[in-house]
Amino acid sequence: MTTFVKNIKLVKAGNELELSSITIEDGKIVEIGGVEPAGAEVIDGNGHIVSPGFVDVHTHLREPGFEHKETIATGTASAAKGGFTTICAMPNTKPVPDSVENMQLINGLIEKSAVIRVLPYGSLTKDISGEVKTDMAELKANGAVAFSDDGVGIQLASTMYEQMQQAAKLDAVVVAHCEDNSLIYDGVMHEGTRNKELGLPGIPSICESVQIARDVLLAEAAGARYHVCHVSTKESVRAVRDAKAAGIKVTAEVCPHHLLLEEMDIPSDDANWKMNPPLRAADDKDSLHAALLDGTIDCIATDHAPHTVEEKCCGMVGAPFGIVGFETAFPLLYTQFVKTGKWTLEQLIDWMSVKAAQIFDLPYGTLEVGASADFVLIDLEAEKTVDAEGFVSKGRNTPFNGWVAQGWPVLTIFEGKIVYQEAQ
Ligand SMILES: NC(=O)N[C@@H](CC(=O)O)C(=O)O
Ligand SMILES: [Zn+2]
Repeated sequence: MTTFVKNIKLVKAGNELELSSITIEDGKIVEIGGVEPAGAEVIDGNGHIVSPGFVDVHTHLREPGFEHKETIATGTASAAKGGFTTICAMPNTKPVPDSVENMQLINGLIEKSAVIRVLPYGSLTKDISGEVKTDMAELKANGAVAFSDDGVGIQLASTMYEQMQQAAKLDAVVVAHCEDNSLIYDGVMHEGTRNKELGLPGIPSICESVQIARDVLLAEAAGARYHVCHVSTKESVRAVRDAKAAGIKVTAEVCPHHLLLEEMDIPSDDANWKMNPPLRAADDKDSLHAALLDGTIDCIATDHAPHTVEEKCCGMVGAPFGIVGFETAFPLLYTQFVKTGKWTLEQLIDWMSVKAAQIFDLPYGTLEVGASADFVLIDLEAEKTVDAEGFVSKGRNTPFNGWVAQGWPVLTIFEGKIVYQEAQ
């Protein structure tokens, strides 16, 4: 079975585009820029750009255990609509992937329902409770892409250190949600200016940064590869930058919302603006931008975190942390930062695909002969308004409802098959 995708534009250095085509056979790219093979099924790309399918290393699919928020079917369909073809699923499910049995259960659910590639994390501790360490070797042998207790920080340095030692032996990456529980102070948003105006308890920046500072030293001592989730503060950026300069094997991600928004944008006590880590100050946001551009931060990850309308209905206190991200990530970043000339199109695509894949040595996120045929066609001209009611995700929890953006995925191909196509 041969498919020929014609009339598409490759993104070259900077913002340069080159008219091209992709030939697919048995789910793999066999030629780029060739002529139409006889008897091929033809897809007309209508002159849209083609990007490698996006790779998201931080996502919450909620199944098993929280199917009222999202399922593997709805979450992966939402991701496909956003142009993602490979996503890593965080372990805060019920059960947690902390044993061979649970890992296999989750693998079976992915096999049954996912429309794109889902790579599950194994947890660092049993039930992500920070107490009993998991056997990382057996989780890795059963498909764990890397290890994390995302949703909570690992409080004890010894637990983190010992799991980093295991990870170093396995050449696995430890992926950390950095949050010191003694510094949360029941906060629901950033401890700064806006929380005082709204009369809401704040989470200080040190809640995140002190744990990153601890962990990079532990990673150095253990010789482990260490990846920091959703970096949000300027002090965190400094800790990662200094660690990289010292030769420590650290990588980091930033979320679209921390690049697009800051505490002063929060309009009211509305839980669609509540996420962890919270929206920080303007100078924090500026430091995240600088860190992406100088390579301190390696990639962009959505932290897609769906919750129900009921859970998010009634103010910040009491609502769970988290916002959805798959369906808005590319258009918002493209519109706000590429169209304005701050970033090139090539940079944005790299941060959302190959740079993310490289953290875990994944052979995805590039358009190359021999690679899995995972790519997305994007209409850079189409302008649409973000409408949470129209999301494929079960989640409606976004602060971006009503934003106008350009650059919408129109066709997503995974392993040579169409997994999302814009309604005509
Ligand atoms: N980011 C969030 O605000 N929430 C995430 C957990 C997490 O990624 O830390 C969730 O699972 O809801
Ligand atoms: Zn987290």
